[in-house]
Amino acid sequence: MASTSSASLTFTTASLRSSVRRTTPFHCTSQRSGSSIGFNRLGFRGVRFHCLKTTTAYSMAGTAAAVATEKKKRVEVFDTEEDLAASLAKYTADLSDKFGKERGSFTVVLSGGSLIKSLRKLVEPPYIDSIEWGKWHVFWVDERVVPKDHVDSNYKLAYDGFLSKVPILPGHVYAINDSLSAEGAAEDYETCLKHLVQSNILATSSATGFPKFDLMLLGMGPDGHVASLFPGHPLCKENEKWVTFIKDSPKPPPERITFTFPVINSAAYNALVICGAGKAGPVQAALGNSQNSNVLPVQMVSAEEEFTWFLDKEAASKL
Ligand SMILES: O=C1O[C@H](COP(=O)(O)O)[C@@H](O)[C@H](O)[C@H]1O
Repeated sequence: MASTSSASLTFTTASLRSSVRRTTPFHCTSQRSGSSIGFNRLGFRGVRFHCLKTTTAYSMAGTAAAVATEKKKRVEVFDTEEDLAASLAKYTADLSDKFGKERGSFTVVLSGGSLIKSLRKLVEPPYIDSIEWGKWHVFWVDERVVPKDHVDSNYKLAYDGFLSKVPILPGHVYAINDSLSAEGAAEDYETCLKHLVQSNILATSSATGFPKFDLMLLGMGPDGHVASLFPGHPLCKENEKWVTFIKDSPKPPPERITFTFPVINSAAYNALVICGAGKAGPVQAALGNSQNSNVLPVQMVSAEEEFTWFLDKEAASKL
């Protein structure tokens, strides 16, 4: 997968914590090839930290995160959000091509929030013309229980900033039923996903039995929440439902539906897109040296094939 990177670095999980802090040349060993690789750190622009995992990795005792087998973890840090957006567009287009060829469809899950702005380069050349938009099926990892034309709606945010500008088929855009209660909307969305599994549009993880989306494009809040899974909330431990609801979200609006961790972590590819100094703390907790024993939701994310962190240098400033 191409990127704007001028250096490609390979780390084990253990070496990542110390290595991202270094500014002088250093060495690490590729777990896959067994070969020793020397390199210089070239500054933040496009520097990539590849973190290969060959065994089941995150063992969050008592949480749903323990089910996933993550093969590869990468951390990419960009000088600017503009560079990040360019790399994210290429990454998404490459996966669209891969899954379009392999499966004939591409199941993409969106977040709300700042993520949508970072997708802006997908609606520009070359991607607007080269992506096979007809193969896209679009979902939401979480949604606020408000009308679809409400300013708080994640659907509206994505429609205005992205979906209205690309030729995705309207029948391939899976918004929540906004006439239902939070409970009803979560149940309805889960039923919709089950039908899509039956019709083979949506794959199933042979490892977990949960639906396996091709790509999830995730954001993170300054408190370390992902989707509508908030720090310390019991929903972080939900391990049976595919989609659940919350009525006491600490971030307004209070009523939302959200994918659960077993579904998030069963995705083939997860991309976590994080910008800004206000989010450096949770990034440090997840990737750096942090003494905090409370596990944040962002620390519970994994993926079946590859989990990539897209960070700007402000978000990475505490690493
Ligand atoms: O409420 C939400 O917040 C998170 C993070 O949003 P951001 O604006 O800080 O990037 C978002 O990922 C989620 O989808 C949304 O519902």
